[in-house]
Amino acid sequence: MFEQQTILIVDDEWMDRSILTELLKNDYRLILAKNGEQAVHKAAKYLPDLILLDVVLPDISGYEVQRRLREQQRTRHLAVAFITSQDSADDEAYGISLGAYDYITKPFHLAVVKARIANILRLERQRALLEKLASLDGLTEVHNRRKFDEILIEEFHRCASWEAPLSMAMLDVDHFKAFNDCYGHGKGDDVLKLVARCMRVSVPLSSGYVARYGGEEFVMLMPGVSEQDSMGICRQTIQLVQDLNVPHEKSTAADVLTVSIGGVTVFPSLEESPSRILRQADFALYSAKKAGRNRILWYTECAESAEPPLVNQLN
Ligand SMILES: Nc1nc2c(ncn2[C@@H]2O[C@H](COP(=O)(O)OP(=O)(O)OP(=O)(O)O)[C@@H](O)[C@H]2O)c(=O)[nH]1
Repeated sequence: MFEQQTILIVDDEWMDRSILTELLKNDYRLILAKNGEQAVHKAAKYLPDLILLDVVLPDISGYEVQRRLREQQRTRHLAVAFITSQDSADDEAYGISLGAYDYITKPFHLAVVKARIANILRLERQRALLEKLASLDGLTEVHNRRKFDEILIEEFHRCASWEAPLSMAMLDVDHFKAFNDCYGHGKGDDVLKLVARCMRVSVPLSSGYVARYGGEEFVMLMPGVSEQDSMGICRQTIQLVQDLNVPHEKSTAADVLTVSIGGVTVFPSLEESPSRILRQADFALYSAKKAGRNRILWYTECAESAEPPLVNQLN
């Protein structure tokens, strides 16, 4: 009924890893790590449903591992239960204050450990489901605006600290009101789902995010992706939408459904807020619409051809 859940066991003691493996291997998919660095790496790679994290590790402590996981957008939500032989109330309180679900002490009482883990994983399944429902757009199943606003702030700051580029593209379906009026709202909904799918195909999960920004407007956020590569992703999106061959007899841009895209690539700074990148992408989209639709304009390109007052406001 449910997919098998995954547990990452992080312990430098061979004996403890073996005990936990024997205890859990029939019910869960298990991944093992022997030190803190491995734990951080495997957590980000496999996104386990639960990390059983030894506090004392040969390189960095379990507490430090937990801190690093919390720092990363990709891993911050992961459920952690500390396992340790440090069983003072202060240790336990500290572990829980770092956001851990539980604090399991050694030596293990196997039945208790198993019951606690089952409990955590049940809660984790419910939490993940709620989080998914709260962050997705109900129609297209890409991120919703609320989630996108959170991601944008995080990725903006992350790119600023790494001195990496951040590319953003806004996409709008061409003459969508006319499409709705001509083919009906239900067909319009179908088209929005298809357009979202084209974006999800073009923006691989590893290189960015797709969100519905409102109505028939979407946004693609591509942290660490250069201007050239992000424009390539946008070109693929435009092509995929056109290849759907959805008739749109009321469009002035083509006889099939098309989209316009406006984008920008910036190197964020820590002093700035992300509002500029939103304004610039929006301006590029507006310029793409004005230039005839069914095209991509990148902020630098369109700024060169725009009227000076508007360019000055945005620079
Ligand atoms: N079917 C459907 N239509 C929607 C949804 N959300 C917004 N719309 C419609 O999207 C249309 C947007 O129209 P406009 O903003 O005028 O833009 P447009 O007709 O696409 O024109 P251009 O953007 O200039 O090409 C409106 O008619 C909205 O009713 C939705 O969830 N489903």
